[in-house]
Amino acid sequence: MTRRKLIAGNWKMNGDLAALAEIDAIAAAAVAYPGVDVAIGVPATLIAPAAARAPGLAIGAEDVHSADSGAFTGCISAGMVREVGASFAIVGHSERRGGYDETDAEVKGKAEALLRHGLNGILCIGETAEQRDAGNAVAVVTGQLRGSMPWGARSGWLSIAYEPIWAIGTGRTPTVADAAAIHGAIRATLVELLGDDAQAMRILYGGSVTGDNAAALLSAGDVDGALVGGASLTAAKFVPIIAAAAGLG
Ligand SMILES: O=C(CO)COP(=O)(O)O
Repeated sequence: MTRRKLIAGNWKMNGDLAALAEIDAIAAAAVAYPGVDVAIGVPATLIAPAAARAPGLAIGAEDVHSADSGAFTGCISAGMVREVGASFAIVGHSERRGGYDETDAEVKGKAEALLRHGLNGILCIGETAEQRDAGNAVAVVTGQLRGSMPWGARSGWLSIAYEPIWAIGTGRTPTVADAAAIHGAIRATLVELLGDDAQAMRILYGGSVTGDNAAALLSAGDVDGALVGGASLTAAKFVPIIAAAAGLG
């Protein structure tokens, strides 16, 4: 099955109002690659201005709370980010799972909040270096997938992002063969969980993706796009990744 490539950025806790110029430049360049879906998750403070300036680009949140409202100081709900222009949100990033002790059940609740509010989702999973070295990468990742998969999961609104924690911000990436193997295991688990719809669901790779390695990683079997951190912060670094995806058809 042919799946359109999705190149998504994750700005993490980076970006001020001046950085919106990069959003403008990415949006302008993305027009040249109509065969690729482009999205950027930005800090909550930038969702409204970015969405207003770049209507052709999918602008999203980097996290949401599982509840719609309530006594959760400092948190933001799916409905709130939707109201100011987000069309998607990332949930379950390892920096949330690890840094804030988010469980699979909590990530599942967050993904279900996205569905309730009509947002698309990118659900992240990924193993630590220790888990990989112990030979447990597939078991860990497929376990996270089973535990976090929301009710109502469908390829139309949900994508999976495989982000090995040892590859995030390190300059290290899996080999193309390793990426294909683990993405294949994720696909097989999606088939178990979702049946026929599993073939249409996109599985992104994330972790040290750059313009130099994107074409190779994106050519691996079952790699349907990328979730990009550092290299999504500027058009100069992000656009070559979009171009690499376009080159693969
Ligand atoms: O965590 C990531 C995207 O969500 C990957 O970050 P880097 O691309 O900076 O390694």
